[in-house]
Amino acid sequence: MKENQDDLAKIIVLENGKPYADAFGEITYAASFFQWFSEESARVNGDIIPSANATSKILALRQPIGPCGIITPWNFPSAMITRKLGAAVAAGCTTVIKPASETPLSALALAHLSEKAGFPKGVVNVLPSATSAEVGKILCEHPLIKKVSSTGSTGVGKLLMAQSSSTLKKLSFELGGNAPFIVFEDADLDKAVDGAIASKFRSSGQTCICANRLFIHDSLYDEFVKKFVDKLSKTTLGFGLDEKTTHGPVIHEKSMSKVRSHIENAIEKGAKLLLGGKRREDIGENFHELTVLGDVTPKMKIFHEETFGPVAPLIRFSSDEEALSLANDTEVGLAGYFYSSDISKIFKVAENLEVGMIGVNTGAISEAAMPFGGVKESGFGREGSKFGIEDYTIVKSVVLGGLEN
Ligand SMILES: NC(=O)c1ccc[n+]([C@@H]2O[C@H](COP(=O)([O-])OP(=O)(O)OC[C@H]3O[C@@H](n4cnc5c(N)ncnc54)[C@H](O)[C@@H]3O)[C@@H](O)[C@H]2O)c1
Ligand SMILES: O=C[C@H](O)CS(=O)(=O)O
Repeated sequence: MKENQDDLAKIIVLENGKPYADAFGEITYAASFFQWFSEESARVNGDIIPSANATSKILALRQPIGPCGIITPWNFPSAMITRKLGAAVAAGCTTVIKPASETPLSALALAHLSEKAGFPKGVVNVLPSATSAEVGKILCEHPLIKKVSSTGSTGVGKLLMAQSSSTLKKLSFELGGNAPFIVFEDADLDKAVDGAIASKFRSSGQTCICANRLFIHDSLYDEFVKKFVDKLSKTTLGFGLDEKTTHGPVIHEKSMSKVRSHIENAIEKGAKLLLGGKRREDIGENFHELTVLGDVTPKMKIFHEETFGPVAPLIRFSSDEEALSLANDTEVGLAGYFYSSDISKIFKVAENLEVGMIGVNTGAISEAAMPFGGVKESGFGREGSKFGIEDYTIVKSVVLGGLEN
């Protein structure tokens, strides 16, 4: 992957639209999962457990679960595959990969490179153009497939779970988010502004862990808005291979419609447009200005639904308790972020925020070493980290009896 990073990045730009620098960074991130799990594979061990019976020994063998179905989204066409594929192969599993129909080429490039790198034929199988529903049903229902790992929307996750009940498939789901980003009264304001931009507008807001609701303490609100809007006005929307571009388009018309619906609904219900707000057909298909909405409230759709686009809704709060209650007021719980300099508050908020991953005083949390996953309707299982490989194994107990005491 490193030898072909420029080509792999250009494939991502052309099929996903993200700026080249982001695509190049995705390949580094994607390759890091092969590095991480190649190291982890040496530590997939079992246990020898003392038995209560003096003439027995208990062996706990950890074995590969078997052929795995991998279903991935379009927003990280390479990294969402390698985060699963790296763990599956390191555990000794073969794979059948169903990439998003919007971004099949990155999957095919990875399969090609895996064979060049020496993976035996048949270990990495890609179904680039099969229809999602048809393939999903087969992967969920086929007895030879022992596990399905899917990254995508919560709606599709629920469907896959239902379809898997007939074979009691082992499942891992990385699903939708609605991340709170809380700037407490004692936050470092400049760091919070930078973190909010990094988290909210990464891939033009099209990541599952993007800040989706930004809660700003009343005492900092006006200054936050000024700094936030000033910095965002220096960004450039455009074609991913243009060096000046900092942000690309949203993926398709359906995504654009959701962005437009969230903006229009919020303004209709009293939100203030503080930056952007327009579709930019002059630049090309599916380009939307980075947009900031002020005075957003729970009466608006954008508070409860994942926008998955370049819109930052700002919500005022006056007490820590209010912020935590509003942040947890959602069925999903993938990622959350908050800025505070009070260590006691950091522990209290981290323990009470209903999410699977938290950025404290940072808007960037993703790396191979971090256990990645959510709670509530954001799914279950963990990817990356020392936990990621366990999901591709089973534990078999062997009791050795009749031993001499
Ligand atoms: N938790 C995470 O790590 C993570 C990462 C990226 C995206 N997402 C979520 O995914 C959503 C956006 O991505 P998306 O539009 O690709 O999601 P999506 O759920 O529409 O599609 C995800 C994958 O599922 C496939 N799919 C769709 N219907 C299917 C079916 N009936 N059977 C089998 N497969 C099916 C798609 O082709 C794609 O490959 C957002 O909700 C985002 O939060 C989550
Ligand atoms: O969009 C979801 C991805 O999992 C985000 S990240 O690339 O892992 O940060």
